Amino acid sequence: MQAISPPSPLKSLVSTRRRLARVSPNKLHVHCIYRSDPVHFPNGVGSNRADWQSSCAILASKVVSQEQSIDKSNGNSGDADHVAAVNGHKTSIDLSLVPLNKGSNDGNSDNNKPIKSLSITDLSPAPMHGSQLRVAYQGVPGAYSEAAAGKAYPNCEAIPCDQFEVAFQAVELWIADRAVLPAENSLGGSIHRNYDLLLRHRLHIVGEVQLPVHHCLLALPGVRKEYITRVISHPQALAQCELTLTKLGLHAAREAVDDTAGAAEYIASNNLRNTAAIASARAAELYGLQILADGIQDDSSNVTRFLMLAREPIIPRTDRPFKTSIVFAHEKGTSVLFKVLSAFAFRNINLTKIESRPHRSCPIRLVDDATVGTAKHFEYMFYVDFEASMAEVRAQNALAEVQEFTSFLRVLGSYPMDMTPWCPSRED
Ligand SMILES: O=C(O)C(=O)C[C@]1(C(=O)O)C=C[C@@H](O)C=C1
Repeated sequence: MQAISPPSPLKSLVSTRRRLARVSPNKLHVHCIYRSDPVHFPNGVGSNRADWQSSCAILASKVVSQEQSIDKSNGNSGDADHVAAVNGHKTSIDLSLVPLNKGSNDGNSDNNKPIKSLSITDLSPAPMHGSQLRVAYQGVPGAYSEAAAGKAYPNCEAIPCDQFEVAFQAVELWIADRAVLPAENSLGGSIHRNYDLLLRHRLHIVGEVQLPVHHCLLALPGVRKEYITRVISHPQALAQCELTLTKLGLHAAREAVDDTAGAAEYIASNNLRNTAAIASARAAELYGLQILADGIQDDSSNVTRFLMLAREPIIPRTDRPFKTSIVFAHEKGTSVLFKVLSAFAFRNINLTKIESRPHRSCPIRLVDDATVGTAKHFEYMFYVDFEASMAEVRAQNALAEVQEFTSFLRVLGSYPMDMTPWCPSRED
């Protein structure tokens, strides 16, 4: 699939981060904050571009002074591959929510473990600028991620970002208070990029939100299905509608763009009469497109799970269902996976997700055998979500045991599970 890029909002700050101190802050390219979604942003009116740009200039100038203190407190460049040795293990220094008591992996000693007293950094603070919570998401207004931001944080100011990484950076640089980013979809699977970015950045998962995703096929007013020669959308949306597109009899090339609503905006701003977008009904309304087909996802219960990310972790609790997300690696690769997972099985802790990604800093392990040659094993990072709170002793002990078997372990977050009533996407 060929990738095209529609006009985009908050631009990549990768190189900007270092340059911010030198470059005029109002050179940041940003879009307006739209708050016109009546469901998730009931306060209604969106700011205009000039207002937003000037407030962003102020924010960016604050970033300049906060930059140095962030760097000092991190003691590094913010690269999460930089790990410190703790207890003989390469473990991220500041991400464990509770101390792990080593040597307690007998499966019977899940009690009376010391628990770190709470400190101010355990709290997820309210925004300090006295305004609404600013929530970064990837895409443009009308994207599902914008709706997820509104579901996670009603009345928030949703800040559109052109790339996932920009949303991470917006939070790290205090341009936003939170980020809401997709992790997985019930049909399309994992959004791998965000798994990789979770490791590379130092944000904490503070919540999850599951959003039913109802896709529509959109085109310019008056365009008929027969005229469509290409369909553009986010790769996940194309995957989620693959069978239905074929059933609709569209003889159209499929092309990937950065987000669903961006695809709709691209068609409208370029007056493309041969192109359709897969996007939300709200995107149709925002960009003046007509809905050619409604509910085109291959399964009506199409749900995307989004992660809520913050600079600080939340205090894990036991009075409601919690989930904990971890990532680990081992020099002996997959051979220890069974042992690691048994730490959860022995304690009746359910796993809700397991994902493996290439181990970027050590992708291949060579095993020489004088008689038969050299085996080349791929190395992985394993991401696991389990149903327990880090405030539970059984979870602490499970992680103590996991740490015995792994060379790297990081707790990405311990956070309330989304327990909202099941509300699948509308039926056609
Ligand atoms: O493009 C959008 O509208 C998005 O919010 C992104 C995204 C994704 O990354 O999975 C979110 C939900 C849907 O699953 C399709 C696309």
